[in-house]
Amino acid sequence: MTDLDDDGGTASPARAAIGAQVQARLERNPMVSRIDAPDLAIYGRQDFLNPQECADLRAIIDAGAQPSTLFSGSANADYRTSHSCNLDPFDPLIKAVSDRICALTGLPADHGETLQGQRYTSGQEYRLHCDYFPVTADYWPAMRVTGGQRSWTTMVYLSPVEAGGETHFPHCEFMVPPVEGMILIWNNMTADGTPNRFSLHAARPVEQGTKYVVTKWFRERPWTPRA
Ligand SMILES: O=C(O)CCC(=O)C(=O)O
Ligand SMILES: [Fe+2]
Repeated sequence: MTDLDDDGGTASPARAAIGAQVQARLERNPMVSRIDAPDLAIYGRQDFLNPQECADLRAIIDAGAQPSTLFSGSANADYRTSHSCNLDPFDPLIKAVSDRICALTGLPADHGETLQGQRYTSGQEYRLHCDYFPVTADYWPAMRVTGGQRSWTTMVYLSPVEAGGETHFPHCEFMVPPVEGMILIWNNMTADGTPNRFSLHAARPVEQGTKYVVTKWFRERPWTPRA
């Protein structure tokens, strides 16, 4: 079977290997903690970015933010009410952050999508979703040939939030409150490389304050956005 025979919705030795390699690397790192969730590989590391880096990234996001979009189009306009922007990979700070994420996870830079910045003001949210692609979606064939499934998600909180704005994993029964500078890393696949329904998550509405994050999603193969 070649990579492209895999439809993205089943077990996959290639995706299983990506999961195991990253997991082993994170577990060797004394700065990284695993969140206690039996059905999801999810890790956190405090102080991944320093306060100055967080402030600089917030300013870049403020300068570029546009209403967020969804892969599924604009039909669910209420679904993701934040503002977001793709961050310039040639900007020295953006490149440094991306490189640091790759060094932490061991994931190859060319599997990483463009770092995306996101800002949520009071009342804004990103409702329940999975970061992996549903193979029944009309956009899946295009995703399949441009890097395939999303394996790991990495996300850094760039601000504290006075109330609300937690990242909620309802099937795992926990939520993560934003802590400035902290990175959250999870595998969207199970140990055998099948999309993991326990990775379902939401950004809960911000109640007070402004939440900023940067997110980088990694594909199972090199990401070739224009292929
Ligand atoms: O902002 C968050 O807490 C989650 C964001 C998210 O799920 C995403 O960007 O895919
Ligand atoms: Fe997400």
